[in-house]
Amino acid sequence: MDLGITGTGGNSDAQSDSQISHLALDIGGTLAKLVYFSGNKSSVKASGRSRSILQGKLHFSKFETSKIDDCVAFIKRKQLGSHHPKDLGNDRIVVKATGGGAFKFADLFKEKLDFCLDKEDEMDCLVAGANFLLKAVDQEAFTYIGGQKEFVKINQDDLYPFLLVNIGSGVSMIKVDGNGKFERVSGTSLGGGTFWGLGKLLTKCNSFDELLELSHQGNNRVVDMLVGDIYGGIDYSKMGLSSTAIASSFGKTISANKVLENYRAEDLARSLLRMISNNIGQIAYLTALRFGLKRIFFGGFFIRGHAYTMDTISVAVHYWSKGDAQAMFLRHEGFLGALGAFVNYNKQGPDNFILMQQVPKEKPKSDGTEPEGEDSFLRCLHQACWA
Ligand SMILES: Nc1ncnc2c1ncn2[C@@H]1O[C@H](COP(=O)(O)OP(=O)(O)O)[C@@H](O)[C@H]1O
Ligand SMILES: CC(C)(COP(=O)(O)O)[C@@H](O)C(=O)NCCC(=O)O
Repeated sequence: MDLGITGTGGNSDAQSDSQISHLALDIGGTLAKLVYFSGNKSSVKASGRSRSILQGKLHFSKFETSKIDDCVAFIKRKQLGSHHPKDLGNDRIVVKATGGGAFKFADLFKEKLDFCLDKEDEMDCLVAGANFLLKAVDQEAFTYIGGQKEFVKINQDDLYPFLLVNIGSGVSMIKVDGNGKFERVSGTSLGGGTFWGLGKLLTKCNSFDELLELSHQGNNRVVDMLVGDIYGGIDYSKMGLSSTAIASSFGKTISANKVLENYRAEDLARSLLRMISNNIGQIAYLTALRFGLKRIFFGGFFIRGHAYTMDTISVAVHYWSKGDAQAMFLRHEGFLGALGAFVNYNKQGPDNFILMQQVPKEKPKSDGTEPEGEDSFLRCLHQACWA
């Protein structure tokens, strides 16, 4: 992600650049996400007063949590966090980290990198990350309906409340009422881990992206039992159920005289993706209904900017809400927690980070999906600390 940058404005006079890098981590059940800043710190004089300015790039990278050693090697190679303050008690580099892995791997980071992980609550970070993106990054949220991506203009005065649905390994649903004001109101264990895990078992594919690619080419009707299969090809019109509606996900696999090997991996992947996405869309809508929320933002790496996933979720929300609620997606979907941990450095006083004045430039890929999240970046500017 490459977002343009605007200047500091006014008659300013920059002095003494020094290299700086900062890092925050979100280590989840499946993926470890890194957000790191690299750039220069300089002192600027404007109108007789001086201030510190950070200018550079905010990078986004991810690693499989099961390969955490790769993540550690990456941090070491890039010398990330080397400019962080040290813990006074043990002289270790303090790095903000969230997700279960901040607990699970605390000792590993201590031993291999001499890091002291400063643990931030996962939900707190998801909310901080989403709030930050919705406020600071233009063209962050979008709807995806009928193959059409449309960016949503966020009205800062009318942003809350909303439902944040984070689809990671599992799914968390959070009612957000403002900055730091939220409640985790629901969740489901049928999430991204379920799709990836069952998909791997059923199709024997080797990567998540391969599973998505398979689903792209599949036909779920071979696997799912449709209303028409039950009603002899006609709609169940009295209940408003069309013959093509899925009556039972994977329901056809019980009646056919077939074993797993007789099914195409593509069809199984498609059916699985629809089952998981539909289910999350429906639970999200029901949760939104419970709290009278109209806007639902979806994040988490399960979405992966994948057209069919977003379309299925959007249709589910639209269908169940009868058009009353709207599904929206975030471009930095998988990095909400890591970004939230990163912006939480801001709580710590003058040497802090605020990202601002960003102008998007990047175009989505021709098939409408987002480019790889790996090593994408935002250009950013931070102005702080009047001296
Ligand atoms: N490269 C990938 N490897 C594994 N899972 C991926 C990948 N890309 C997307 N996913 C999906 O994203 C999910 C993890 O999302 P994420 O938001 O990182 O959650 P967590 O914090 O639990 O790791 C996986 O369960 C899978 O559905
Ligand atoms: C436990 C978790 C918050 C961990 O977050 P994750 O690593 O999946 O992003 C999440 O998996 C979850 O909300 N699971 C659903 C638990 C439930 O509400 O039943």
